[in-house]
Amino acid sequence: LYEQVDGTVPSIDSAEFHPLDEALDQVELKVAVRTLEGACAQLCTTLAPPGHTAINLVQVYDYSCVRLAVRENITNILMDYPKGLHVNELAKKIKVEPKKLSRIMRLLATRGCYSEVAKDVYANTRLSLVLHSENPVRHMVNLHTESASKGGALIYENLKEPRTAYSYHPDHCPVMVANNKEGITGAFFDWMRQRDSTRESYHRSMQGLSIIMGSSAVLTQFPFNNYSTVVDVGGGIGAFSLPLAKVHKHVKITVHDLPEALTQARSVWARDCPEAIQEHRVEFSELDFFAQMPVAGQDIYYLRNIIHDWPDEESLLILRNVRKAMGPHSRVLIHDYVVRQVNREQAALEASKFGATMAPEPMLPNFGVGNIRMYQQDVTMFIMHNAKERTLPEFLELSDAAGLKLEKIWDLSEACVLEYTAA
Ligand SMILES: C[S@@+](CC[C@H](N)C(=O)[O-])C[C@H]1O[C@@H](n2cnc3c(N)ncnc32)[C@H](O)[C@@H]1O
Repeated sequence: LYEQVDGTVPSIDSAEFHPLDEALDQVELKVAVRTLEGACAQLCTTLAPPGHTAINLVQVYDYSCVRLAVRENITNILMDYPKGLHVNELAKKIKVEPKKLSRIMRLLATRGCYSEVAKDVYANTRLSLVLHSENPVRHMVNLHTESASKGGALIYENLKEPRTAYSYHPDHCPVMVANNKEGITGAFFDWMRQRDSTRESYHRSMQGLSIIMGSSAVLTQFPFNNYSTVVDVGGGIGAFSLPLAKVHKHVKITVHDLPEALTQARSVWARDCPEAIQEHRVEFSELDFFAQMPVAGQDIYYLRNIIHDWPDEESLLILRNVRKAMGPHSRVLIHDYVVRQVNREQAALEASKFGATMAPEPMLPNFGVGNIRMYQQDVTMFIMHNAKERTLPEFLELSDAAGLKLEKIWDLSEACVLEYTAA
């Protein structure tokens, strides 16, 4: 696939992106990589002594090392030194002790994030480039290193403390319990909305998540040509709808979100897609999706990474409000992970029910680590919102209760798009 695009295959120390890294539709690549990642990890777990693998699961500091790199803009600094910068010089620039820094850079370079081009001299790689301040993925990295990590450390306590153990209230998620200790209360979105820099980075991180998940594939896989109006419910700054406006110029778009998100959205669109504003192809319209219904009678109501942010009760409120807005021709698209069971019999059932692809034996049927982001993100949703990624039966329970009928599942190899009509 790499060779087909431009005749080259990236190496571990490639210092620039490959054209395929920025492709809108990565479904074919993701299908191949899912098997590659799953098979490599399973082979290692099978053949390495279990103690060795167990310690690899927990002795993980990559996280904190990447945090340093991001906070100190190491990738940006190294952009000026394509042949590399000595760690002593780098240490001076970011004001840290050089011998400690060299150990952190060595660990990161062992992962392929930065390359040691000569002894203690480091340069950027294709992997470290995503940590650049202008790269949206960096904002998702930031969300994890600065917020999710606090909650991740408290999973055990959250499951055992009487106040939180059986609660699905968004205020009781591990991140907010950690924040409570600093006097911050409410749910993650309440907290995030009130802090300008956190909110701006959060909304940019959604553009990052779209890149990570290859979500823009929906623009080529789903037949938008057949539809003329699209409502991006909880659309943020337009991680989905801005590329939609560029690719499908005939579509009229409504972006619904909270006022603070829309303020940021307007300036992002004015910079990155002014033609859509000038041609009146996009409207920004305030909406609290628990209290109000979206603009009525549109062709498509698109909810990406929305339902996964909320426990069942809140998700049902959102979907019922969307249902109220639908006309007879309207469709709802829920774009989220559809979580797979690990058990082979269950996986076979899923395969027969919704055409989910099973990995070939002896691989785990769900592709194991090849799909790890789905399972990690499920735990992230618990940590940050007391919410979850859902299995197909869980989606069906919700959508049945909201009066929606599942028509089709578009499998984009990482997440899926569930297409509904009014029941
Ligand atoms: C995980 S982001 C997804 C953004 C966008 N759909 C995407 O895929 O990039 C969740 C979005 O829900 C919005 N949101 C949260 N609470 C909301 C509410 N009560 N009403 C409307 N939007 C809300 C947030 O502002 C945020 O933009």
